[in-house]
Amino acid sequence: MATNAVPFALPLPPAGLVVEASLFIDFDGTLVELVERPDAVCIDGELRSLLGALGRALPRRVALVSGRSIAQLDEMLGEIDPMLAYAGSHGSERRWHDGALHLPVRAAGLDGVVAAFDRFAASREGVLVEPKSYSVALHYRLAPAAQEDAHGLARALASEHGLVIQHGKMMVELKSTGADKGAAVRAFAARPEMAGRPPVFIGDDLTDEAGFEAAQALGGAGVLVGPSRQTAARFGLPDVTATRAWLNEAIGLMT
Ligand SMILES: O=P(O)(O)OC[C@H]1O[C@H](O[C@H]2O[C@H](CO)[C@@H](O)[C@H](O)[C@H]2O)[C@H](O)[C@@H](O)[C@@H]1O
Repeated sequence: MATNAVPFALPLPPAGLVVEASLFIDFDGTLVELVERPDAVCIDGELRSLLGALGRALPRRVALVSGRSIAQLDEMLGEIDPMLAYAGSHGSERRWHDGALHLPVRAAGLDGVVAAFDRFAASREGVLVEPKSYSVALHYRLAPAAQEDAHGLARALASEHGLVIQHGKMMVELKSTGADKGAAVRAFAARPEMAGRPPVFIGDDLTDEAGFEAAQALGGAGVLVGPSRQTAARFGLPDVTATRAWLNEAIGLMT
């Protein structure tokens, strides 16, 4: 799949793109604004209503695909009716609409990484460690000067423990497997309810590029949220507010 090598303004996606689609939506930076700490994200009633309305308009054709764990998404979002499919930990773990789970093996080395990241964070004010089901993230949004050392530590630990590096916005993460969001798109898109529906993947971060590529390889489209950058996505939306408005407009076409 061709990548837009030079940053430029991507065209806005038509709202009709979603009508016949299966829909894959990233979480942080796409549905909710980025904030200084991972635990400070604001989940509002409007978001829950939007997700419920999407689930009704596109029955069994909506999945949240996040770098967060499914457990974190459950804790933050609570019950969404109708239930959506979730892929967590960058596509490593998946839960279909009926609750059926796909869980990978958790790498034993992650515990050593949590300890090493904790030691690093203790010596750098503002650096935060976020342990997750199948990965551990090291955040430096509040301590940007720590970026280089954080990346160096992550590279050393990845090599020591046989883990995979996942870069993100103001953070670096080590994960158990090489699974990515593209794998989640392919697995969900093979389900009868989604099969034959062009996948539309909406996301903002580097981890979403694999989702854009998988969606487009299956005849769908990627939608990048935020400033233009080198990306595989064909369409762009400027921010979270515009993304929610676009999704609401799409729901209006279907109800
Ligand atoms: O795939 P996503 O759902 O977008 O998750 C990607 C990562 O999002 C979170 O980190 C990002 O958001 C934080 C809260 O706004 C922000 O403080 C941080 O700088 C961002 O990188 C989340 O904490 C990670 O676990 C996800 O992997």
